[in-house]
Amino acid sequence: MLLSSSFFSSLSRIFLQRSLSLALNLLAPSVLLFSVGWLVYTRFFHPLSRIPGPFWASVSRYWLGYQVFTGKAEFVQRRLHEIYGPLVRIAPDEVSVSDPAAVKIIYGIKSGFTKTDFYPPFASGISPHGDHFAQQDEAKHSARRKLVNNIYSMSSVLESEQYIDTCTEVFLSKMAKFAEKGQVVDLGEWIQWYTFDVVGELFFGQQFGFMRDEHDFGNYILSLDTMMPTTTLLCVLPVFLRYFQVFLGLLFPSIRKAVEGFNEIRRAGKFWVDHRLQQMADRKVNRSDLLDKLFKVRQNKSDFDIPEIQNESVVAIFAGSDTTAIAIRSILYYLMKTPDAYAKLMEEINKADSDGRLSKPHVKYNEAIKLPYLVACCKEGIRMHPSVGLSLPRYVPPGGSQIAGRFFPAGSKVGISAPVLHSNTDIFGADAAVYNPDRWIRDPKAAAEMDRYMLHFGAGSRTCIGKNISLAEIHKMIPQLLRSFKLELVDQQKEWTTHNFWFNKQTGIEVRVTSRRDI
Ligand code: HEM
Repeated sequence: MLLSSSFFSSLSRIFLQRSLSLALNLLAPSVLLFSVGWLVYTRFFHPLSRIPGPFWASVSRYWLGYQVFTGKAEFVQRRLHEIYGPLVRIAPDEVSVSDPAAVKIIYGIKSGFTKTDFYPPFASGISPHGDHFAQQDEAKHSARRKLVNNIYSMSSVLESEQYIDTCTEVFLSKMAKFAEKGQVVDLGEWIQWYTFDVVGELFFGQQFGFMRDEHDFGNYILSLDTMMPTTTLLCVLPVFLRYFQVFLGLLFPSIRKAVEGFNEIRRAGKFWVDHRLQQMADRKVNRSDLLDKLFKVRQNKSDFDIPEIQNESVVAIFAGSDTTAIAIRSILYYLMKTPDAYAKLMEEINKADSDGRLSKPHVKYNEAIKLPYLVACCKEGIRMHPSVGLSLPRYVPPGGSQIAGRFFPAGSKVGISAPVLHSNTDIFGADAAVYNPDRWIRDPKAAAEMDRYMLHFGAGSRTCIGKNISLAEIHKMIPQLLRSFKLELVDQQKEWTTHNFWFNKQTGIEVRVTSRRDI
């Protein structure tokens, strides 16, 4: 008995060894053959093979994945365009474009270019109709966006202007406390708490309590910070990896955490809609906010129901806070770094204030946008550091397209990155790399021309739906804050740190705040 069991175990060991060695003998040459074939195809026969770019990018998407992984992709992308010109192959099937004329070709309203397979990992998956951001079908997108477009118009946003003021009041009272104590403030963090509370006020009828309680309410920020790097990586890596997400999750805790982070944001959106349903049942809704307006759309449209409202809420939490916070941080950071511009802006604000052109206690949006230097400083801050830091990729439509002197066959992926376009010297002048708000003031015609190439909110039919919310927030908050406080970087020489995972977040903006009454 003993003999036969050891005999069978050695037999099975030999069989296993032989099978493995046979598999390896077959696999190794197949992999080698495939790799050589792939290399020859991508380098010499692929329709994009003649577009210049780094060698590894031309043969593998993992090159782009690595750039995204570093969180510094925009620096590399800018440098590559300096080396190779307006077209750079950043993956075997994808090209980064920096030719200004391509903005209209790729993102024009009726261009026919569609969002690529980059976007689906961001889909909320709540509504069968998809969501505005990740929807790849232009016709479906257009039909759904028409239902809610009005809600996001500037006039609709300004109906809630007073609720932005409520948040600013809390923000300023907290800054006053820091000023009094002479305490150093992590301005970047406070700005994000502010923008989150504004989303709470505008959408859900109340601040979340980030500023009041001075903490990351519901871990929303932690959830976003956890989900963004891994999700963005998944967006740029080969699509087949998405099918192994569960398996990869077992191997890499960061993937599991990213999924948890995403689920947390989805739960938050659903929670606030359920909360509103309860308030409605209890007849406790006493003001018109964006959520209320979404419920009104539901009354008239049978295919716009709770999942669609939840969808809008999730996107607001996902897209409404980080983006606006990044913009406000940029505007303030560059002002603090450039004392001349800061002083000039203060002159404008002080003059408008003493002339009674700025309401008290709250600056109105329509007053703020009449201050040309303020508007210039906002644009210039956003130009220097757009909130979305990667290309906005699109498929070339049937029939192909001519871009920057080259023909691209249908299905090729092309995209323009705001950080690259915003540093184009043909558009913004020889000093494009330098912060200079005056470029927006010197010549209105030139300014209008530059405006056409600002890609911070995207462009065409897929332009940011929430841009009016952010514009109102930004233009009201900056003069209000600077009218009350003087801001100084604790270390004037120190640069901020940026983390580009689609949202290009900044950290390390430590500031000393002084009440202007005390100056
Ligand atoms: C400064 C603030 C903001 C910036 C810089 C920004 C940036 C962008 C960009 C670049 C796009 C285009 C993406 C693409 O083409 O791939 C976009 C789309 C979008 N944004 Fe924003 N965003 C901001 C604020 C907001 C807010 C406050 C919301 C929601 C409340 C929002 C919701 C959306 C949605 C839903 C889309 C998809 C639009 C569509 O395809 O129809 N964003 N945003």
